[in-house]
Amino acid sequence: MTDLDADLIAQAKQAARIQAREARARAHVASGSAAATVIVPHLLSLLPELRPGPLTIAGYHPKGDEVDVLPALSALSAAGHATALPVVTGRAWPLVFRLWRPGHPLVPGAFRIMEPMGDAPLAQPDIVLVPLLAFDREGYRLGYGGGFYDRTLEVLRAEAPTIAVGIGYAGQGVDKLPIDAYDQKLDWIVTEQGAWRPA
Ligand SMILES: Nc1nc2c(c(=O)[nH]1)N(C=O)[C@@H](CNc1ccc(C(=O)N[C@@H](CCC(=O)O)C(=O)O)cc1)CN2
Ligand SMILES: Nc1ncnc2c1ncn2[C@@H]1O[C@H](COP(=O)(O)OP(=O)(O)OP(=O)(O)O)[C@@H](O)[C@H]1O
Repeated sequence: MTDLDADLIAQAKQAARIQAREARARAHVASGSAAATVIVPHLLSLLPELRPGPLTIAGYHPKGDEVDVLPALSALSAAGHATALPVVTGRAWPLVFRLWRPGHPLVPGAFRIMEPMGDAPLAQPDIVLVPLLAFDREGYRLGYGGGFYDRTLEVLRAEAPTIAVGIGYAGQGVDKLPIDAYDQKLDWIVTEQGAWRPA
């Protein structure tokens, strides 16, 4: 890939982000808090299909128009799984995950997103619930542009099989996103309409 190709992809991603933010905001307003409860059974029924036994599942602490996965983390925790949240350690560094159960204390981290306290044990998630601005038919995702989840999934997948589950509103789906060589694919996508495996 030439520098020019890379520049064109970066521009296309920026344009797609503007559209995607609007689509997500519309979906968020239309859904209210309903999506947060509706995705719980979708996720719970998906897990045994992914991997049997107790798992370590990383979620995220929702911000803005993202689908709230905290009810899902509560249900997963009650079902005997370990749950974790991401921690930003640096601008160009992969995320790390620390064990956290809903109700336990949090502290504000980078981008003012709430994170587990620094003394919470590190976790190696089997499954990562990934926030996104948009997803496409092939399972590619568009994030805020920090590259955090691409770097993180690359590291996790090099160490152990790691399943990435994109979480969003059905309205965040698009036909095809601009993609770079380092973009990590989602294995599953869960929306208020159900769990779905990209082509
Ligand atoms: N809820 C949640 N947690 C997350 C992410 C996420 O997308 N959502 N991340 C995903 O990587 C990581 C943190 N990275 C992030 C990168 C940018 C922004 C963000 O909101 N950017 C704003 C501007 C930042 C600001 O000034 O507040 C933006 O682009 O509008 C958030 C998180 C880990 N935790
Ligand atoms: N595995 C990687 N190694 C090195 N740099 C990477 C890697 N993945 C992404 N990057 C860098 O991160 C930057 C942003 O990537 P991209 O636009 O795909 O972010 P995103 O997936 O939308 O964001 P996020 O994952 O934070 O939600 C790119 O400039 C890219 O160079």
